[in-house]
Amino acid sequence: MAAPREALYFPASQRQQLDSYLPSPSITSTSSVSSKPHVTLTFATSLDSQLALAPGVQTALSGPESKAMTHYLRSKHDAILIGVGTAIADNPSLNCRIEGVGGYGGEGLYGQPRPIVLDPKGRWEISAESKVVKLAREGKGKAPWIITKTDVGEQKRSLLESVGGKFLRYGDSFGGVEASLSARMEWRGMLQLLSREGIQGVMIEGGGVVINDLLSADNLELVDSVILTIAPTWLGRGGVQVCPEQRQGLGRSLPAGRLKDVNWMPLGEDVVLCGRPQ
Ligand SMILES: NC(=O)C1=CN([C@@H]2O[C@H](COP(=O)(O)OP(=O)(O)OC[C@H]3O[C@@H](n4cnc5c(N)ncnc54)[C@H](OP(=O)(O)O)[C@@H]3O)[C@@H](O)[C@H]2O)C=CC1
Ligand SMILES: Nc1nc(O)c(N)c(N[C@@H]2O[C@H](COP(=O)(O)O)[C@@H](O)[C@H]2O)n1
Repeated sequence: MAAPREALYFPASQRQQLDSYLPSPSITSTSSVSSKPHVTLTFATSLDSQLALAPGVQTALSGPESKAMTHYLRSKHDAILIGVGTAIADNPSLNCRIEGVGGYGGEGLYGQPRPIVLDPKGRWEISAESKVVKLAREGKGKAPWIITKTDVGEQKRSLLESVGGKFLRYGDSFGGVEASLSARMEWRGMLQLLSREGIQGVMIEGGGVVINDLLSADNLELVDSVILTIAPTWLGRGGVQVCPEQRQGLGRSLPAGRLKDVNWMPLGEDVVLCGRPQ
């Protein structure tokens, strides 16, 4: 099957620099269920550490080379996870468009990740016009899973199920009664839920609330790798900023976190930073 013209290409020499930060192929082929998947946190920021010009505004930061890199990462994970703020703002495709994956020159849905949206209150009005739904119908991406705490209603459920997606109910078993009353979901519980659903590697793309939460003192240990694209642009004040809370220790403020095993990789006009949280 020939790859369509819009397929992206990412060279083998650059792939090698990323592979040690990705879920190991031996993990993805084993049938054992571990307590959590490999978590890769990956996003693009401006020089002033912002994801977008304003909340709810989609902002292209990655150049063509780093965009192809992101699609290579997508091909190496079982799933891509985003918050509902991003689903509403971007109407994203969340598929993989690298040459050779299913729908882009490859067979079936080979290499396509599962899109997962974190939507505790059922705010995302997913419809037949949503890009993820259209791509699933066209055989160019997997249908989404939506993690929720609410009853979503029959209309959304049947639409999602008609393309092979589903709702995953985050329930009392992940945090008890108190957790079930608030919209917040604990990351450890969510990752356990994904692991039980067979997800062994997940890339978490954003947006701001999700990233800052994962970079917080409580959650950083759950992140295995960070792969960050930095674009040579200042977006200016007022955007969606990546800036986690400082840690507190012995009555003073401490840095929020730091990466080890760092690799900097220029890609076109951008630079890609890979590392593991210390
Ligand atoms: N440059 C880049 O790489 C990227 C940029 N973006 C941009 O980011 C922006 C969106 O970011 P933002 O507005 O911060 O929204 P998010 O995508 O981070 O979604 C936030 C919402 O997700 C739900 N959520 C997040 N964490 C949890 C949790 N632990 N438990 C329960 N619910 C949770 C909440 O929904 P609720 O409020 O319903 O409780 C929360 O308000 C957009 O402009 C988008 O374009 C997004 C991804 C990547
Ligand atoms: N890597 C990267 N660079 C940017 O400049 C971005 N704006 C994003 N955004 C993320 O990618 C999703 C859009 O993906 P599709 O092309 O629609 O598949 C968007 O929802 C963000 O998660 N990422």
